[in-house]
Amino acid sequence: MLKYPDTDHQPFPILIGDIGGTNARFSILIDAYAEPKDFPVLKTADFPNIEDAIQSGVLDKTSLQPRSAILAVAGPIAAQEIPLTNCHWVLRPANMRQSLGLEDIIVINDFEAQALAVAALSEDSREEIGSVGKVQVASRVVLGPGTGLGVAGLVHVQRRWIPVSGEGGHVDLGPRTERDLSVFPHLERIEGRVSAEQVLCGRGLVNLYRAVCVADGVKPTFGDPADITTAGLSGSDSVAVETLSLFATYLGRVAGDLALTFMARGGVYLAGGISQKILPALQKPEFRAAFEDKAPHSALLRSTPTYVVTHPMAALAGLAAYARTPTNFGVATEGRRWRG
Ligand SMILES: Nc1ncnc2c1ncn2[C@@H]1O[C@H](COP(=O)(O)OP(=O)(O)OP(=O)(O)O)[C@@H](O)[C@H]1O
Repeated sequence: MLKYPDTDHQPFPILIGDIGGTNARFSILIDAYAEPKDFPVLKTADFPNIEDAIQSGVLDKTSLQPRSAILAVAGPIAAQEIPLTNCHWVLRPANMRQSLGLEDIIVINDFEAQALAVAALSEDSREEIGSVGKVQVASRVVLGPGTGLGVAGLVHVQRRWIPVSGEGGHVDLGPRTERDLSVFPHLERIEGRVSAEQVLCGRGLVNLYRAVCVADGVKPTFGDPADITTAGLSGSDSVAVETLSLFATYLGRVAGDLALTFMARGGVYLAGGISQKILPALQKPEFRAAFEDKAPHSALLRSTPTYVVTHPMAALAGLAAYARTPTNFGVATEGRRWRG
């Protein structure tokens, strides 16, 4: 019997969880029609393990007893024990079934959840960068600068959405302009190369800022990504202003490459914590100009929309959409579903 993809409904109520490096967000979906019941965002550092976090952050606060769970985590899901990236928790779904009384647990990658969200987002949960007019229902890409650079495709085929999460944040990023050529030699590399994630994430912003400082012979004054974006957005520091402008350019360049890779006529969606915080910088011409500068396919990119995801709990919304109607999605659950 064909077991892939698995479209069986999980039994309601379903516990939905998005577990990042710093924050864990949970809600419970009572049935396929109700709005999810949300719980306060938890800090992963405050709990020794996920069972304790779910017990005191969710189960102790409601009379609802979930029968199943779908969790999105940062990190590869390849074994019975799932260590999380940038977090001390190790998920052991077989144990969680027993200790939390759950019949069925699915664990997927956090950017797959972002991709599921992008299939379901309403217009008021996103802000368009540029304006391309009418958009067709077609494959999409989600790209998220945060602690790292997450990437996932959302392939639209046979009226279903198939999330494809890889390691797209680690593609090469190369210099193109004279200015790039003066800045790139000063970027910190990973084993000799500049990957997109070396620049397009929180610590990448600092890497880029320092490289601009060295290129111009200026002493760096900022060491925190938020300080660079604050100074860049307010215009109070010229190096920070240029850093933000280059960041937008390089994000546009990578976003354009990914749009070409997935033939994402349905759009590229910028998720992750940083995109929302630098929205005004992304609305300047650099991002879209770099995105469209893809000869011989500039016309294709000019008609491809780009958005910043503004939904505060996008991954949870994506998981809820999947939990309600798994048949609309092609989510691979082999080796990632634990049930009796
Ligand atoms: N105002 C800001 N401008 C630029 N970068 C910022 C700003 N605030 C925080 N950051 C950086 O964003 C990164 C965190 O990104 P994000 O909020 O997406 O968190 P995450 O750990 O990736 O995900 P989660 O919130 O699910 O744990 C950190 O590198 C942080 O330094």
